[in-house]
Amino acid sequence: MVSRVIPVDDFDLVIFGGTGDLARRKILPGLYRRFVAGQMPAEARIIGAARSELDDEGYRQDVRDALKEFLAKADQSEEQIAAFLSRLHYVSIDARGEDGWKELNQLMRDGVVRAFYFSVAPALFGDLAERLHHHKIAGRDSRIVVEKPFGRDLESAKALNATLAEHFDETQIYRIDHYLGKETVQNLMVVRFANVLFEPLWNAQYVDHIQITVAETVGVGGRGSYYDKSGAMRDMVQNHLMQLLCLIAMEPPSRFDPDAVRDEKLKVIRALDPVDPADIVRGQYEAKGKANSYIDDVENDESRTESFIAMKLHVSNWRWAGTPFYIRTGKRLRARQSEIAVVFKDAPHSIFGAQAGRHRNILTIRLQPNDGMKLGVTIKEPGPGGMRLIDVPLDMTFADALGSDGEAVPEAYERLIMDVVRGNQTLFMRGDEVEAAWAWTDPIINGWQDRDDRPHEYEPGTAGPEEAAMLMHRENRRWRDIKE
Ligand SMILES: NC(=O)C1=CN([C@@H]2O[C@H](COP(=O)(O)OP(=O)(O)OC[C@H]3O[C@@H](n4cnc5c(N)ncnc54)[C@H](OP(=O)(O)O)[C@@H]3O)[C@@H](O)[C@H]2O)C=CC1
Ligand SMILES: O=C1O[C@H](COP(=O)(O)O)[C@@H](O)[C@H](O)[C@H]1O
Repeated sequence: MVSRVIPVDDFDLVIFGGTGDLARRKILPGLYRRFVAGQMPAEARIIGAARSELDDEGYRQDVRDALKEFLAKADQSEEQIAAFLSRLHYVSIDARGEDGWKELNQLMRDGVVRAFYFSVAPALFGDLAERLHHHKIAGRDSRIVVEKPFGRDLESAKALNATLAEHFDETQIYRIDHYLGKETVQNLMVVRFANVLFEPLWNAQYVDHIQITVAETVGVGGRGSYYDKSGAMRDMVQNHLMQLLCLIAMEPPSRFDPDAVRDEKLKVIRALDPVDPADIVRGQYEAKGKANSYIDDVENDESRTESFIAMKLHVSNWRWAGTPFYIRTGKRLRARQSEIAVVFKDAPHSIFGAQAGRHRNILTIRLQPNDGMKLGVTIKEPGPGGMRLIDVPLDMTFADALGSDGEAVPEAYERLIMDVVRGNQTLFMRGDEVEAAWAWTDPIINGWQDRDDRPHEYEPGTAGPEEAAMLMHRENRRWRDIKE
């Protein structure tokens, strides 16, 4: 099935930090794929900006290298790459200096969408906003795209919101959470609100508990110094897992429109209870007797930062009262596996007697890999052996179901950047949402810092520390397997 590509309006996109890791690995390959898909208008331009002294040709060469390195071989076409590179320009600018802004201003066209991607360290966001305004490059109809982390606590997030608000209206600010751009994350809303089947059961009366797992096999890579100051709570829970939780738990918005959706997500965050320390397990990977323990990766023997966290949460509202949400995420785990499992309650009465055993429906929504859904259904075991029950899966991957024959589904960054050009903020976080998430996160982090808690060790290639399994076992529940 070939999906329809609707070209966006003509645009000039400036990528501050256009030579950095994120631009080279995600943003530029994503833009190239949209170009090849025919979504970029014929005149649209991309302008890289950073301190390095490069001219257009030098930048194009750098981006060519990045495309070769980060695009799948099947996506690489010399002809298309050359055509894409011809859209690229470069201006040397120091976010904290005054040089280069005039050149940038001269490059920008009137009458097209102007978008500015802040793919630089967060400490520079304010400088960029200030200078774009001062040099009259960004006006009331421009858009800025702000990368994570958006602050490291409530105070810094509020300060950042206030700085951006000095020069930009909320409708111009696109705070990226790339999980919202993932196809299956968007599908979550469609599955819930476009099918009559699930929503009547989507509450504490029928749902025993919900599990959200984002397991990674990678370690902290070259980002050790950033990660050691953040940990899994700030790096993943405050943003990505919180967004998944919101989409699973929220009430139906009246429309699929930015504020209607974000209002409902905000209500979920505000309904989260403070978390009991006994319901939190933090872990740090420790490769016994081998190199590449967490402390080697971050070069900090004293580190108490978590590379794994599991928690039990409660959303205190009528829909979810009494239904626990278990979330976990970690690095260097057994497999890359992100999924949400809605575990339904047992049937209220079994007509098949105790020997039929315990059976539950579980709806699993897989984010990655093999995006799809699985519904566990209980049936009779075939054969003459009496009424014996077994659980079987109704399993589908979205690719198979859609007959997409390997047709590339746009990656998160591709989709989100095109939404910026279209001016659609539905899949971006609003300022109050981010602040509410930090307001919930801060006391949890302060709590373990005040108690001087140490994370539990776990062996790379496992499902995390044993204590995380206990979090479930003590309540007669178990995590779903993280499978290789
Ligand atoms: N890399 C990743 O996987 C992810 C990154 N992010 C976020 O994206 C942002 C960028 O990260 P990343 O690409 O990894 O960082 P890098 O350190 O790889 O790149 C930083 C970029 O900013 C430029 N830069 C640095 N200082 C200045 C300055 N004073 N004025 C203008 N440009 C400057 C650098 O070029 P030059 O030195 O030439 O000026 C470079 O292009 C950060 O906010 C990060 O948190 C978010 C999620 C994932
Ligand atoms: O934002 C981040 O996300 C990645 C995981 O993203 P995914 O799309 O590969 O699931 C994580 O590795 C990184 O630490 C974090 O900053």
